[in-house]
Amino acid sequence: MNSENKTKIRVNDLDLYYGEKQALNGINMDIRENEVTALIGPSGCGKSTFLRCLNRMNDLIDCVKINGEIYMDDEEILTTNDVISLRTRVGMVFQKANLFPMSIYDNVAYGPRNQGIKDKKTLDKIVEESLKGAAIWDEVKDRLKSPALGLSGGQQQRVCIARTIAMKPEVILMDEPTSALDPISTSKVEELMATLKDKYTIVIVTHNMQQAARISDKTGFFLNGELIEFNNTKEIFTVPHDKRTEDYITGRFG
Ligand SMILES: Nc1ncnc2c1ncn2[C@@H]1O[C@H](COP(=O)(O)OP(=O)(O)OP(=O)(O)O)[C@@H](O)[C@H]1O
Repeated sequence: MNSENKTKIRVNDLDLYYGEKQALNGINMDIRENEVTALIGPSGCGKSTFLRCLNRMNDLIDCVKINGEIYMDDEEILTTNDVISLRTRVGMVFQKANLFPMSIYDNVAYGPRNQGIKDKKTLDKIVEESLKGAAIWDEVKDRLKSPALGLSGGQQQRVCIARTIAMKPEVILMDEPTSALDPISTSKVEELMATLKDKYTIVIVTHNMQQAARISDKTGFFLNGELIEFNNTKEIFTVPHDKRTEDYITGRFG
């Protein structure tokens, strides 16, 4: 962890309601550039809801009401009209690989093509760099035109990461990206995160506390829609300040 990293995303007093039900309550968080921030907590405590606020994915859900502010650099995210550009700057990787039924190449080139890039050489370069960045190039370079859905689950998840990188995001959100993977694929994705943070700011939701402890610089512990504790990962896992954090990480509940 580098204590001098600047704040990339600042969350001020964030509340979120699904209809009458409050799912996030007064969240304040500073997410630092080029760090991995892990969000942990029991099922239903609001981790994914919080993550989705960071690229306005909750806009797609009916009857969501949000109060508070989220700044990325100097821009307020919740009121920006340019959601498409926000989602380019803040990419997302989901729990289950969600590749399109098309070739590996076309999956990675999909976003850049949508942005109007047509030149083959430029696309070739983006595809190669993105697959290299996602540590999957060597495994797929000889079959770029093969169906992406023919890859293993772990390979598909890394192609999803490549597809996200191809959009040149600043922040990558990951919602339990390894929960459907075997231990070998999981450790490949974990190693990848350690290299990705040199270029990107990463926020990851994980149920796996060992994973949070291994890969993140900061950890936030959520409970019932509140951010109970947010601190350096090392501190959270060795000297938690709140009894509820301690109970959770020692497996006393959740
Ligand atoms: N689309 C939705 N409509 C209504 N309520 C929702 C919706 N999505 C989530 N919720 C509720 O908001 C609360 C927080 O859910 P959320 O999925 O953010 O929790 P989580 O911590 O990510 O859980 P998990 O670890 O199980 O994925 C839960 O009570 C959930 O039932």
